[in-house]
Amino acid sequence: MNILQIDDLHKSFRENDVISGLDLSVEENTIYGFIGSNGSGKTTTMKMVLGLLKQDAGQIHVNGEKVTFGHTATNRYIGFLPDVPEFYAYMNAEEYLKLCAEITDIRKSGQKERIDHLLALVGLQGVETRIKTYSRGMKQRLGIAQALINQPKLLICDEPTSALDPKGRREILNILQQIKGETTVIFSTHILTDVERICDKAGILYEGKIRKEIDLKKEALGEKGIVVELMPEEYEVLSGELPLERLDENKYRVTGLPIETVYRLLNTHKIYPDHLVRERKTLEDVYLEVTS
Ligand SMILES: Nc1ncnc2c1ncn2[C@@H]1O[C@H](COP(=O)(O)OP(=O)(O)OP(=O)(O)O)[C@@H](O)[C@H]1O
Repeated sequence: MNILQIDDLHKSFRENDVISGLDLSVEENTIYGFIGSNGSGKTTTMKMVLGLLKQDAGQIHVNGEKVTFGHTATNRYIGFLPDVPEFYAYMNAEEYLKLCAEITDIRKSGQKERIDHLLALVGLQGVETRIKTYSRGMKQRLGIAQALINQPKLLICDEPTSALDPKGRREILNILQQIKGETTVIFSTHILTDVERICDKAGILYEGKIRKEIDLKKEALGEKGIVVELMPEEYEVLSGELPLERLDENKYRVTGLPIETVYRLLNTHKIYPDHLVRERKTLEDVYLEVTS
């Protein structure tokens, strides 16, 4: 079942058509990477999913229920992590989560267990210091714990790793991977290596629509070319016969030809390179193809 279903969504700000016919479905217990450049409309889309912004046209369903602007009933299924989460900085993590549990009406009897579980999940168990002393990464981890307090079916994260250093990013990605069994995760980002690392699917938002969706678990992203290492004299022989793009001193990329053709030509000239590999496309290559 699709936990999130968006059909033919439209949103303009005056003459700026930000979202124009967006279709998107996210299956339960998956991690979906919502990719788009600055200003492509990721936050705008998420605000509409949260019922905080009114769409001009189109439908959004969360867990099968229609999202209606201003009526945030469907938000009981959603946990939200903004890019820069805000807290009561004078509290510590446990106190803050206790407050969140009370506000969200979690039964008193289950509160301690839930909070202990979340603190352990995000690596803040036993951290007594106040939130105001936290690093950005710690705040982001606490933000995840807060967003998960009422066991949402869908966790929406808006650029959760953008402001973090590599260690902080890895910690967040590990947590998102761990919770996949309990909740579906959709996260917006333009850090494509993060998407490659943990997402099941990725959708590229460009000019108001998902222009390409990639099933990262099933599809190889295709071949970018063949990389071959050649000595200068070998290059001289082949340069008239192969489209050779120089990558570094002795490495060249051949694009648009099957590997058999390249082998045959090398064989004809009795050139046997030490290095000859098929080069796979990265998500960045696909993204650049779609958006340029
Ligand atoms: N309330 C608003 N009024 C007018 N224009 C807006 C409003 N909110 C967003 N926009 C415009 O809509 C476009 C999309 O913005 P949005 O914040 O959704 O992009 P984004 O993909 O989240 O970008 P980023 O990666 O920079 O966060 C931008 O051109 C922005 O200026």
